[in-house]
Amino acid sequence: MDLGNDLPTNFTSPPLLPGLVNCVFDVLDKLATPTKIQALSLKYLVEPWTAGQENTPEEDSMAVSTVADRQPYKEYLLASETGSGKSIAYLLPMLQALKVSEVRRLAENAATPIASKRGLNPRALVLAPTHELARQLSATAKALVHEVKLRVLCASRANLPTRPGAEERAAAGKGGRRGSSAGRMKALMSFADDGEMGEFEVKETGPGTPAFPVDVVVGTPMKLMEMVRGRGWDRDVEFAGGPAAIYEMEKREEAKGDLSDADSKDKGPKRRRGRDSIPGVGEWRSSPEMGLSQVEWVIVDEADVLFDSDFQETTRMLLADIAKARGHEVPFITLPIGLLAPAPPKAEPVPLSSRAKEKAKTAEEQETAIAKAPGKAVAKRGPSVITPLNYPFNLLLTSASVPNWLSKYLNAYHPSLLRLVSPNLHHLPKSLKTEWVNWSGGNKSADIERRLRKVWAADAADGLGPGPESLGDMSKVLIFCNKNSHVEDLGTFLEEKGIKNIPLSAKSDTRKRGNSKHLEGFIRLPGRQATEQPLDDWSSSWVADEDAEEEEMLSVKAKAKAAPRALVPIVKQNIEPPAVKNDPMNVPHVMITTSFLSRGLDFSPNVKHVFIVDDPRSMVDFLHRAGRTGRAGENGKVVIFGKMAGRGSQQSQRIKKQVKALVA
Ligand SMILES: Nc1ncnc2c1ncn2[C@@H]1O[C@H](COP(=O)(O)OP(=O)(O)OP(=O)(O)O)[C@@H](O)[C@H]1O
Repeated sequence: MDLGNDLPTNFTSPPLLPGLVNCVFDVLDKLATPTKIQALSLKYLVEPWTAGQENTPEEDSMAVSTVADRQPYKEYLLASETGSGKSIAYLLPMLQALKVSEVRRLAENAATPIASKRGLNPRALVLAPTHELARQLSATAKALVHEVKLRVLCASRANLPTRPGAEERAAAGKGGRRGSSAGRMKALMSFADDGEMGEFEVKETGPGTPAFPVDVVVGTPMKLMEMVRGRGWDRDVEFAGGPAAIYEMEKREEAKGDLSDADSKDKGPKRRRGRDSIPGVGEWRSSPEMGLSQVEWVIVDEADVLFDSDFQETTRMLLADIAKARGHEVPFITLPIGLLAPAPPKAEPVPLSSRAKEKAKTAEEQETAIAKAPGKAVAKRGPSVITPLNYPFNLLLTSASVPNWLSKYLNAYHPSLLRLVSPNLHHLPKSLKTEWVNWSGGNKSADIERRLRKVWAADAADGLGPGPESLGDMSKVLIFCNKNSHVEDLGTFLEEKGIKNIPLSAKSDTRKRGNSKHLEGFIRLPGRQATEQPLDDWSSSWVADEDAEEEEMLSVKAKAKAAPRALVPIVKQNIEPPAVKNDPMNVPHVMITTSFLSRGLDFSPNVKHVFIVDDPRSMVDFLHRAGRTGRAGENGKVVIFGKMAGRGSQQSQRIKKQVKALVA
């Protein structure tokens, strides 16, 4: 069946609620039209709203059924190239369905407002692999709900201590749960007191304190699991094997060395260091902070990452927990070997030619390989008969890459899943150009510096730059390396040459979990004036939109600090004169990083160049790195450094051919 016929060419109401359409135009542009993946979503995913539905919910309430007797929930895959607008493509149907169902349920139970009943029991979860992406997605969702008044929360590791303080441990007692003995803990959100965007914060409150209502929670699977089961839940898993298991785990992590992006993603179970790994101390657990019984929608963004060998256990455990909380238990199963993602590459990048060999391996060989692989102590065979997983909620997976193993997994466990795929999937966006820099084999950093200066020379020729007559901003450049050590070395080299830069590896001290300031100036913020807006303002727009009832629930301290409505949006004055701001020698115009920033993040249109200076580990890795520019139809260029001639050039030649095949 061709799903691509007669697709909508505009965002209109209906099928979308008028408030959603208005916000789409605010976020994008009044003239914006749906991208291909958004058109598919509008046609097949959006539960149409009909005029009057919002105003006369009583009529609709007649048709409402309970969770138990609803039609089976839907399962979808949205797959399209990088920068093609997947976030809005999945947020719109989800937000619309939440609003419509809220209106219907309100009518059903008009006496009790749904918000006060719900507490911290969201109706939708959005999962993302990094806290940076979670923040950006929640900011986009917040920008879409100003008029329909849904509540979106970003839950990141941010404001919570990573280890309990002495008092908490004493209160908890050995192996105890803090909640029971240290008084009742209720979860409240503090939106303004940390200047960040809706961070989750646990506060001690008296009995009867109203819980804050929330519709959508966005976060990493690990953070959400901590909120659901209580922080420290994964230590049961770690300690099940005793000290020997901890020792083995430490060794495995060390073996990954600095090539690994191990700390970049909030996956779990996590290795605990120092005192935290001492049995006894490590038994500390906090109380659960979030219920799952109301969850109607789960979005798995970057699905091939969240189902890969690092994340899949936590992701699937969370899905199983939601099912259980909703009264339809779906067992957490061991996956058969053929449906597991291959283990990530180890010490050195795997030459691309070996991928073919890898593919040719029989299932038997793969099993042996996995059994021997570090990090996989036991290779278990899954059930021989596969029973589809019918989760009692709508499940929407999305990605710009759908590898074979994921496709097989979905065929086996989600046979009724509707796949909405853009024709350009697994290709570079059409607006993205490629360029090859022939690395001489000498000082690569010097080659990179030369190419950077060429970028700005071209800008200057176009009238862009720091001068008073400037027609616009200088380009920003995102550089991808494979190793954290290379990130640091290149950063130092460029700094010495007078080029300001931000070296950001997964383990950088500057990568704060509590905010996204380390990305300031490089990522795009939702809204028309977004690129000019400082990051701090992400939260303020949301504070402004809370109902009076919700404001009541902010602590006195938070309220005192909250911006009065009249002042929002807060636009901070940029104290740097334009000449300085625009000068790559004064303000960083270069960010150097590894693949951990290659997933999902929507970089500013000022990032017109991505430099890939080390051989990409795979073509999937390449697609995601390159796709940080040339987004939403903007022009972009990916510059690939490789040894193109002479000895040792075979690898780069091979990559060049493979990249050519990705050009649409
Ligand atoms: N219909 C549209 N018209 C113009 N711009 C759009 C449209 N839809 C989305 N955009 C913009 O395109 C950019 C990329 O969107 P988004 O981040 O959702 O892409 P994506 O497909 O999820 O990319 P990735 O695979 O890298 O995660 C955003 O800045 C977004 O505001």
